[in-house]
Amino acid sequence: MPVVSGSPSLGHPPADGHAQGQPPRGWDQRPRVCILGRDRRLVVARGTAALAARETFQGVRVGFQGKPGAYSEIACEKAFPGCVPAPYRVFSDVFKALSEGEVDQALLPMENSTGGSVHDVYLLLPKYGLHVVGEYSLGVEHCLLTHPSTDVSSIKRVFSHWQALAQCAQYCERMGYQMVEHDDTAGAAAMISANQHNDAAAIASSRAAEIYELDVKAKGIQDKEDNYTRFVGLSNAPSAPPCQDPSECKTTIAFACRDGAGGLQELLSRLLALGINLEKIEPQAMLNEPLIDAASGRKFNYLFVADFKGSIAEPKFDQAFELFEEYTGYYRVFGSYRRHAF
Ligand SMILES: O=C(O)C(=O)C[C@]1(C(=O)O)C=C[C@@H](O)C=C1
Repeated sequence: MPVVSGSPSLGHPPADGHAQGQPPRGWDQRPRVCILGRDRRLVVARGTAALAARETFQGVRVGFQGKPGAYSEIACEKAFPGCVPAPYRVFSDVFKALSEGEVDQALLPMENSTGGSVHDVYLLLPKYGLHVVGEYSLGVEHCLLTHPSTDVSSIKRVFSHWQALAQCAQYCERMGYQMVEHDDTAGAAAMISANQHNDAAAIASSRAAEIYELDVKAKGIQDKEDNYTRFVGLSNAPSAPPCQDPSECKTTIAFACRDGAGGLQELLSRLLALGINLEKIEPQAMLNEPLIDAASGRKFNYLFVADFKGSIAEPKFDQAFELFEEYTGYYRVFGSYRRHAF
């Protein structure tokens, strides 16, 4: 029995082909994965086999966003030792590559302890029928990189991924540098290397400095010494929900509450009463269907992507899914998985 979402009533009539039981347009339209009740064992067995076959990750192709030397590539190598990291220019290319089987897994940044959420990834996650199979936190130390011919006193502009710029914003302000956004940190380093801009630097990893033969003019320039990026591993197949040490696990669920006052608060407090703690919740506007109730004046409709402590292998999650049936018009479980830190 699939995890159906109950009535799709999101507070508006099911017009324009918005059929019962289907998620809103633009999101993953495939049926929800069977991970509940009678079918749970089936998926656990399949997931376990898939994991066992991948003990070393030798030759496993892992998609990431950025050029070689990006932090995402460094995280790939730590998370999946022996893997073959596969670079893609933008996040949506990574999602597409994984869903079309061009790569076996993907690793994507969800948030940074200094710079906050990576919203683009949160927006893409519900649109694809992929599964979260692990969490990996990487300590990130940013460097100021220039062409070897550049004198540090002539730097006026710094290029980097917006997340890296956000993590070094106070440093850049102190130094009087203009911040310029680039696709990724290593891409900024490659651009500085190719163009020999003598008034510019890149904020990137020391590995990027080696690859693109740049000078490291300063190290550890991020505003907080302890600076971590949390990545998630994505796969086409669900992995077995971990049963040992569920307190070390996390479960990610996207959902849209049924219309009605207090629905979100009630759902969360009833989950808490079951002993299921919310760790993070990320709202996103349903861009296709923002207007839901002209009469009440409610104009915004949200999808929430939430991380809960624990694993769906725990019996209390059976009751939790009854609550999701009751309170939401749509929900999808992305997976229960372990946390790893480097
Ligand atoms: O540009 C890179 O190097 C990336 O891997 C992307 C990214 C991010 O999107 O958060 C990853 C880690 C760092 O926090 C900075 C940038």
